[in-house]
Amino acid sequence: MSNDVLVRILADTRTETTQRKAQASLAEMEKRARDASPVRGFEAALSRKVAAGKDALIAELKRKSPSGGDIRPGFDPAQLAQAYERAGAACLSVLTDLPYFGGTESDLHAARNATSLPVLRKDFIVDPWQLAETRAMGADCALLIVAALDDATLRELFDAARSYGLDVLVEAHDREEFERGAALGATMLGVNNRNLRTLVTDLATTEELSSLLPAGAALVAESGLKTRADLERLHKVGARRFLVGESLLRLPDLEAATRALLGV
Ligand SMILES: O=P(O)(O)OC[C@@H](O)[C@@H](O)c1c[nH]c2ccccc12
Repeated sequence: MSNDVLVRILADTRTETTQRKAQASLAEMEKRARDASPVRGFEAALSRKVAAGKDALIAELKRKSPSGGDIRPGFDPAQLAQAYERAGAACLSVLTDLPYFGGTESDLHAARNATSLPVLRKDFIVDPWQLAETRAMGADCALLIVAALDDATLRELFDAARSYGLDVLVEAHDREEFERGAALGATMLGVNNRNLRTLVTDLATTEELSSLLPAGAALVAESGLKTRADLERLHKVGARRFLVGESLLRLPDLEAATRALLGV
């Protein structure tokens, strides 16, 4: 087996998606997507925070990760989502990948139903069927990881996501990926400070790529953010939108930790 974590996750995701596709046709999934609870406006919620002069936090719910192992004892997605909302998070991100992150669709439902926040489904999307599924499960935004996709597939998935009414966070880790995301016309470009191949994080990644942001697009700094000082460091390169999970989830008082991170 390959040591490359992303390659392994993608291979497993393909196998698993093939199995799920056998249970519901695309037409059936699209019907469920049409019947789902209306989208809450993920990108707009972030922009409202920024327009009000605040940091826009996408607060993440994940049970475990390949880099961090089990993250929080007694993980209760509804309770944690409410703590994030009370502390002023703009949006939520919920892992739904089971083998590597311990997530499920029911975690997403629990978090979304317990709050009024828009939700990103954090998973590994390789097939347009998964985007109908993403909307059908009630999510407001999908993640597309540039490193996982060739240009034609990236385009196909981006267009499919938007056709279902989803906002899209397009994630890059290096210059080439960021430029491919920008060329797509993505309006939310994420910089993952964690290299998904080695799992090492470095905030300098956001600093380096920030200068490539096209006019009119929003930058989202992702992963490895731990302190108020980390966010302030990235303010200097214009980042005001932040995706944070592990460092908050490891602290017993999640609400206080989130307020401290946001400086409120
Ligand atoms: O827990 P952290 O280090 O705060 O990171 C959150 C989020 O950025 C991270 O979970 C993530 C970013 N992109 C991903 C892609 C797949 C899985 C996970 C991720």
